Amino acid sequence: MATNGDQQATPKPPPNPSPLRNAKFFQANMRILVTGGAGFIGSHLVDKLMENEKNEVIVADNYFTGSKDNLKKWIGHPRFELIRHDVTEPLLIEVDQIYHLACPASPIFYKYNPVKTIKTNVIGTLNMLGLAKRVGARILLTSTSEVYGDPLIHPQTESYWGNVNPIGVRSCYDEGKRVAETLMFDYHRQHGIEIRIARIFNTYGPRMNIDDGRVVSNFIAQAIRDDPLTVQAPGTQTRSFCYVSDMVDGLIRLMEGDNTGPINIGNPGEFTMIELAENVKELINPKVEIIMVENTPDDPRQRKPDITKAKELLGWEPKVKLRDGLPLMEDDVRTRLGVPKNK
Ligand SMILES: NC(=O)c1ccc[n+]([C@@H]2O[C@H](COP(=O)([O-])OP(=O)(O)OC[C@H]3O[C@@H](n4cnc5c(N)ncnc54)[C@H](O)[C@@H]3O)[C@@H](O)[C@H]2O)c1
Ligand SMILES: O=c1ccn([C@@H]2O[C@H](COP(=O)(O)OP(=O)(O)O[C@H]3OC[C@@H](O)[C@H](O)[C@H]3O)[C@@H](O)[C@H]2O)c(=O)[nH]1
Repeated sequence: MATNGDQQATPKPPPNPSPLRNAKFFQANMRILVTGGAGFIGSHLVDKLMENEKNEVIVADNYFTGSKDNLKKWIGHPRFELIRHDVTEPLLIEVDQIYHLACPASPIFYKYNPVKTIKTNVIGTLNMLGLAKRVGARILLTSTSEVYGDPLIHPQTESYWGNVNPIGVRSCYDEGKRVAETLMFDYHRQHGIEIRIARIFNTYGPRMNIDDGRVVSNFIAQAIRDDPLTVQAPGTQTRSFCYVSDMVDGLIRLMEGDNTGPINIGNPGEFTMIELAENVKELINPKVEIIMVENTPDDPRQRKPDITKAKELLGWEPKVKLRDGLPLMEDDVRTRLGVPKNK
């Protein structure tokens, strides 16, 4: 089988880092940009980065799917800054690391304005690579398991090139992320930029938008509201769900380590959508109905990460099992919906 992920060029030395890095008037010695930091994964990443007093964190977000509410505990903190910024426009700041997450992730949202989604992935990633090049920052891209498309290899290893429809309704996202990965490697090979690529598999947890449309947030909100759980046909399609704290741990290890990736970060526990609905029903609302509804085009039929690389190269593997993570997310969704456990 052909491989694509392991080609490591001899990188040119990166440009000099920001001269401000060692300026004595700075308390912090690492200034980190998180694009998309007002979103679900981004805001948890910010929480973790802010725990380290050496870090100064800047979030750039256009609030398309994210919210200031996710960052409210940091607004006003001296080591934190929030900028309303669209990554399709250049950003001129001085940073040491860039976690580049900005991109709508829920299929409903990324299909809502597909041209904007692909611009975000292509022009947005170009702009962030341009910034990384100018200031000598290391940049991490949150790519996706969707680069494998409807995979013909199972579980998916990083060396698999994928089976993606280039002209389908999901292509703005799948192909957008594939181009973003290409840009990352081209900047690495051509300009010596220090890159990291994470291929994230389905992630869930507190702060997901309740009306986000993704399956875990849908099922939990439906169970709490006594609405039927909407399994999209045929229901035998599989996904592997990673709890957000595990994801954040994996992203930080990747950024801090020596490997460019791409590296799969996800939980290999694999469930059909019917099994997921049954778990939500049992754990959250045993009386709720499960119904079958129509699916959307190009829905991948199976997905499970091979995490051998993450284990070996990052010393990472997920700790939170689905049945432990679902109740943690339930508590958060109940609080936001204002529906206590024993209503
Ligand atoms: N959650 C998952 O299961 C999953 C899986 C694979 C990959 N990812 C990737 O992880 C990243 C974060 O996903 P998430 O689940 O937190 O999604 P999210 O929608 O909650 O967060 C995305 C954030 O990016 C912002 N954004 C979107 N377009 C922007 C633009 N043009 N300029 C500036 N900000 C913009 C949004 O406002 C939001 O705050 C995305 O890159 C996504 O592709 C997520
Ligand atoms: O109410 C629902 C919603 C979704 N589903 C099914 O659940 C599965 C997962 O769908 P989601 O919308 O949660 O997410 P997908 O796996 O399709 O895409 C996700 O993959 C990885 C990331 O890059 C993105 O966060 C997103 O694109 C699909 O098979 C879908 O058909 C349901 O059965 N019922």
